[in-house]
Amino acid sequence: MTSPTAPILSAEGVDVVRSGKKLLDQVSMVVRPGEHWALLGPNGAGKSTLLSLLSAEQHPTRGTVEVLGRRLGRTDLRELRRHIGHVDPRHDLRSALSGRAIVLTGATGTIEIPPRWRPAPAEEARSERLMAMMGVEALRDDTWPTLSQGERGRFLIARALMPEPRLLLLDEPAAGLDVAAREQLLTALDDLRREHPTLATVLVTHHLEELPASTTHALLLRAGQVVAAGEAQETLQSKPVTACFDHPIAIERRNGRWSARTDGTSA
Ligand SMILES: Nc1ncnc2c1ncn2[C@@H]1O[C@H](COP(=O)(O)OP(=O)(O)OP(=O)(O)O)[C@@H](O)[C@H]1O
Repeated sequence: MTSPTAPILSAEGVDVVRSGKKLLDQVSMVVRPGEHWALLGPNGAGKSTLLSLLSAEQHPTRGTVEVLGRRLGRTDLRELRRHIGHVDPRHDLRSALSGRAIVLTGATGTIEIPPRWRPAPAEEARSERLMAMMGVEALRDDTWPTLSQGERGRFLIARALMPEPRLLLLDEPAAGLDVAAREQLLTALDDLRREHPTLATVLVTHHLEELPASTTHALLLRAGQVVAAGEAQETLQSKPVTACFDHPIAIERRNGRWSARTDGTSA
């Protein structure tokens, strides 16, 4: 077991090369318990590629990645993935499971409920608590095809939290949500982080408006390279974000939340 203060994630000098193309180029990052990272960058920057390493789905071509104290390449990725909460917008559910059943699949690490599997009372109780925390308990019997995108997202976060992960990865959780659904989701993430002070999270987004106020750190990627990485108050500033998106951008932070606009003064 790792110590409570040991890094949850660490990547050192990571390259990913696919089809002769360098998708990640000397990427390094360290995520510690209680830190909430934003992974930002334009289309094609390499965010999904980096997330696929952090979620133990791929190996780096060069460099080292340690997730929950285990080195990729020296550990069983399938087993490691069971300890990582991963909210993937491409959740491949084919059947009409209820919201409650979807959350329970977080206990089995499967997409569907395995045949003959029954949740233990503690698992039932945890799924109820998590649905309440995410504000979807009233929808527990509604089925996947009838849920809105925002409701699905909140059920998937509850599902990802079922195994009590120390690491939660969120891939564009607010994409496609209306403004009210986005705000509810971000508030739920702030509440979650407050209630689980040692949980570490990494959230991928294209939009600074989609970052919860509880974001502590950010890594800005451009063309597979790190433009800036570190505390949010230093990295989520106009200069590094302008360099990252190759466009003059003025960043504002109000009541903890960020917004981005074209910087007319630098034109
Ligand atoms: N298997 C592969 N072989 C070759 N190129 C790939 C492969 N997978 C991804 N790429 C390329 O790598 C680059 C980074 O892709 P990635 O999906 O990580 O970017 P991203 O930052 O998540 O982009 P987006 O914001 O558009 O989702 C893109 O140019 C993509 O086309």
